[in-house]
Amino acid sequence: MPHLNVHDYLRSHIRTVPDWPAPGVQFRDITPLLQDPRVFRVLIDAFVHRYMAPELRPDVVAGLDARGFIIGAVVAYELGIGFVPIRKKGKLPFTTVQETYELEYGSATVELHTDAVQPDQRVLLIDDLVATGGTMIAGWHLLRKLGAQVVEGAAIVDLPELGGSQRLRELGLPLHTLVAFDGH
Ligand SMILES: O=P(O)(O)OC[C@H]1O[C@H](OP(=O)(O)OP(=O)(O)O)[C@H](O)[C@@H]1O
Ligand SMILES: Nc1ncnc2[nH]cnc12
Repeated sequence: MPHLNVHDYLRSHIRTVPDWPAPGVQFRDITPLLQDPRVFRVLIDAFVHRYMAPELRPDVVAGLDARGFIIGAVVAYELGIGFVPIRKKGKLPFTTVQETYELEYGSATVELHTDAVQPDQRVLLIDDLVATGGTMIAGWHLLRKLGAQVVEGAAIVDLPELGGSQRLRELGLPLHTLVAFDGH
């Protein structure tokens, strides 16, 4: 990782695709981070180091569909704890709790198995990116419906101009991100 701190190193491996999937959107593509094994390791180690600390150490990691699965499962494995998926509606086979939230246009529903976490378990909630915060907040509500204690939300990327990180702070969910991008 020559001459760069972790933030700049990771940032330099996130690709910006203009006008995708819609005009005016700057899509922050994390696939180059995953593709290079050295960068992937730096990324995972950044999260693992933080959540090995006793005051933040979770009992379980919950990952948000779909890119949160990629990061969350590896972090859980490295921490030696379990992983549970929060999925988009209609994918989980057992009984679920559900949460519907607003998107820029329309709404979305996410689900979690009712036995995915136990009351008072300490859960780390992971996704790749926070934009409006709607997805992360929906995941937080699902975990709280089951009585879990969410230690923190974590994501690789924060898009502060879309207001999500501020919304989370105002609601009282601590958020840890590694890279911030101005502009959508
Ligand atoms: O903060 P928000 O405004 O809720 O946006 C962030 C969410 O949007 C993206 O997922 P997307 O819905 O595109 O799904 P995908 O992971 O299946 O591609 C991203 O991976 C986050 O989950
Ligand atoms: N600009 C963006 N880039 C990547 N994923 C996103 N999810 C919501 N907004 C996004």
